[in-house]
Amino acid sequence: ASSDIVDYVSNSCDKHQYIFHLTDILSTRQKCPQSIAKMPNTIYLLYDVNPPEGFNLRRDVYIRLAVFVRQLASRKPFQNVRLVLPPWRRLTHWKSSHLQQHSLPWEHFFDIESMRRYAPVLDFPEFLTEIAQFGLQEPPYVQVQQVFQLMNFEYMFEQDVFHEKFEFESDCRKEQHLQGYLLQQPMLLDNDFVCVRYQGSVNLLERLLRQQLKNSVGQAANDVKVYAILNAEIVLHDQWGDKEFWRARRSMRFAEPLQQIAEKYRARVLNSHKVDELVQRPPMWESERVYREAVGGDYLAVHFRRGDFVHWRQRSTPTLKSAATQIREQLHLLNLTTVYIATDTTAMELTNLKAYLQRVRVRRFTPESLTQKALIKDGGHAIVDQIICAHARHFIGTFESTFSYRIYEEREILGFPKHTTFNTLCKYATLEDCEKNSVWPIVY
Ligand SMILES: C[C@@H]1O[C@H](OP(=O)(O)OP(=O)(O)OC[C@H]2O[C@@H](n3cnc4c(=O)[nH]c(N)nc43)[C@H](O)[C@@H]2O)[C@@H](O)[C@H](O)[C@@H]1O
Repeated sequence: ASSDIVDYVSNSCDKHQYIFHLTDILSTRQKCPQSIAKMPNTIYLLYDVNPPEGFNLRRDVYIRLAVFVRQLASRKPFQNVRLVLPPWRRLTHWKSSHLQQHSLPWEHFFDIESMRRYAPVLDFPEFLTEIAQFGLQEPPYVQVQQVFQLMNFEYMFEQDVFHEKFEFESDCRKEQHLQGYLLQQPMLLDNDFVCVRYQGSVNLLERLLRQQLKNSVGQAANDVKVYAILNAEIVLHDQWGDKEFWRARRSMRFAEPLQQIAEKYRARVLNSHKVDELVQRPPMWESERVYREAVGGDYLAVHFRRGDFVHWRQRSTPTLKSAATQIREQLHLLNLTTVYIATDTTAMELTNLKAYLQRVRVRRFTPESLTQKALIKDGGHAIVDQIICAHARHFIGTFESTFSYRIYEEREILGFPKHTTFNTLCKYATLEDCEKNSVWPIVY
């Protein structure tokens, strides 16, 4: 089992060092290390999201929980609550089957220290290290005292009114819900599994947790508690797009190595340099202020979502020719000659798209070596695409793609004028008035 744990960290730290460290911790588990002595009543809140959901919706679910946990931590008895980031499974859209894309920690993609300055979060390997210090009953296994399997209500409205509520479901069999990833983690032992029908904002979770704590009065008050919430996407934002949302969102900076790869690419291929882009990028997100003067690099960026959208979203997904016409028109308006295309399309489609864009410089990021590809993986590649799009003079996204939404948000943080950001590819190049993505400007 300890080799399972090591799997989690094999990408981020030296295996042998880690085994040594873990053995050390386990052998001294009767003592109470300084680091946890001040942590009575620690509650670890694990969570997971519906398996088919993509990367960028998962980022949004994180924000719902981060805002909640930050506020919860200011109220008794939750001062020592920790939100544990679920290890990344191989997502449906991560198609490079030769890459190891299981059990990736969040630090692979995000700057955890930056996120932690907003809310008390722990990456999964950090959680395993920290909880081991409490003295596990069955090391290296971790007892999850209660698993809450969230489910939607069958009917959302009662007499046309939407009420916030939760109810325990009696017809609940754990075997039906095992496709989730979190519970497949070999070191997590789950005790009690309950299904909860849930509708409402994330704040309703506080009632659920308080009820749970009341029911566990038999345990010592300062016992460490581990709870897991499955299908956490069912909880809604308390307030989408308010100041707290944006604080959590701004704290979610990408991992530095991915930022550097994107920066080098912009300089080398797009001749775009930090100093000329005039984007807002203080070392810490806390120093960001209202700003709309970003200029960006001398290129148009387009997120052209294909993949499953070609079949399931025919109504809004343009053909290659239509997309090319819109790109041409926009380049003409901006007096630019370079377009950066982020896309999940096939090589064949890309060649066809380029054929419609003769005399336009079409650029697209590909990892410079197999080593870099293996290092950043499909998720990192997508993030590099997002960073490059975020720094362009002008951006056009895909209708109803969360991948594009996250680029909009990034550009809002960097300080671009709104009209350069909230643009959407239309199905038909001739249709001025097509359905557009909503505009959600940043607030401070
Ligand atoms: C309708 C829903 O849309 C959701 O997609 P949508 O919101 O675009 O956005 P995501 O949920 O992120 O899923 C799309 C995934 O496809 C890859 N991908 C898409 N566009 C690009 C790109 O420009 N560059 C790179 N490198 N990768 C890309 C990437 O792995 C990304 O996370 C889907 O996750 C759901 O399964 C469902 O289909």
